Amino acid sequence: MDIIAANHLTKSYRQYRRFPGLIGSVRSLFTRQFTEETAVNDISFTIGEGEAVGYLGPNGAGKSTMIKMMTGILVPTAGDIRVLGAVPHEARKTNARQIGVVFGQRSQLWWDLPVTDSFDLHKTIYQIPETKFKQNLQMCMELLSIHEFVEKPVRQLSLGQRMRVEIAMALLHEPRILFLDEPTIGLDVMAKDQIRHFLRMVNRERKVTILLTTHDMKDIEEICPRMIVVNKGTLVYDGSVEELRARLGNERRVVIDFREDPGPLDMPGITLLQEEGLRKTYLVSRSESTVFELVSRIAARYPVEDASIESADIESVIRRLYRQLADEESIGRQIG
Ligand SMILES: Nc1ncnc2c1ncn2[C@@H]1O[C@H](COP(=O)(O)OP(=O)(O)OP(=O)(O)O)[C@@H](O)[C@H]1O
Repeated sequence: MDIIAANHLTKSYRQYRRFPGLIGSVRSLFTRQFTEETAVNDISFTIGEGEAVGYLGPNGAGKSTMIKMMTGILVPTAGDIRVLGAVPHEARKTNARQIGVVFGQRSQLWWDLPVTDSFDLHKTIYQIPETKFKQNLQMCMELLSIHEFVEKPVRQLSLGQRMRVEIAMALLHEPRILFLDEPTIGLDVMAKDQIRHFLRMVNRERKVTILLTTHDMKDIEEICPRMIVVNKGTLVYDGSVEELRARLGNERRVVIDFREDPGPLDMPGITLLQEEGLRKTYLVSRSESTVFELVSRIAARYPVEDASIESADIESVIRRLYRQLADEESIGRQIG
């Protein structure tokens, strides 16, 4: 069953022009000149119950705008969005009970109160029955290790601690859908791991539908079998990582240990990705030649100690997609 459906969804922001100075501000009041920016442009997709979907795109692609429309904070300019069969901005109260929301940059917690008080307030606001509340709280506290700081006021928590509390709070009323905007941004590796494992469990075992925005490909790898990629407001990809890898020509990563630094390699179809001393990682396009052939050509010309070939990780697949999009745009500009 589809529980989220976007149909030709569009959101434009109007930016009114401001004229400088005092006279200018009076002028601004009367002329009302504006420019329009389309943050979400004619996007359609459906998400079924129990799915976990990553929503990615470069900065300014329109991800937060999309989440805000799904949660009913923003009203679409055109098209249609339905969440649990309802129009989000018309059903904010009823939907709130079935939706959990975590915005990485903004808190839902009570800053001056101890964490436990925020949980209790949430219980009252959402009228969560005592036993259900206790069970859910217990589960979240344990799996997210919240016990250690549950008596502290929220303002004293580290970012990683606060984020774990935000996620726990969003789940106490047992929502069917969980929206997360950048849930792991700015966290250390351990905190990221803990949150990813937890979200994976919530999705796989509790069957909560998850939609998250992220810039971190590991979030996608560990939580989301499906990803939707947007760029400048439009949808550019909807499918699995494997399908995207296949579509982009299946690039490979080649890690080479050199005996001495070879400098830039004079070889077509190979891009330097990473350097750690004499160990260098390259991205190799398979269309240029077979990877083995290429590695042996490198070994014939440069002092190679060892080499290994890996499939392109998701990060390089996405990097390649973004590069392709940027190339298409610059070609479009030249033609236009
Ligand atoms: N309130 C607003 N008024 C005017 N323009 C806005 C507003 N909010 C967002 N925009 C513009 O809409 C576009 C999409 O913004 P949005 O925040 O949805 O992108 P994003 O994909 O979440 O970006 P990021 O990855 O940087 O968080 C941007 O160009 C942004 O400047």
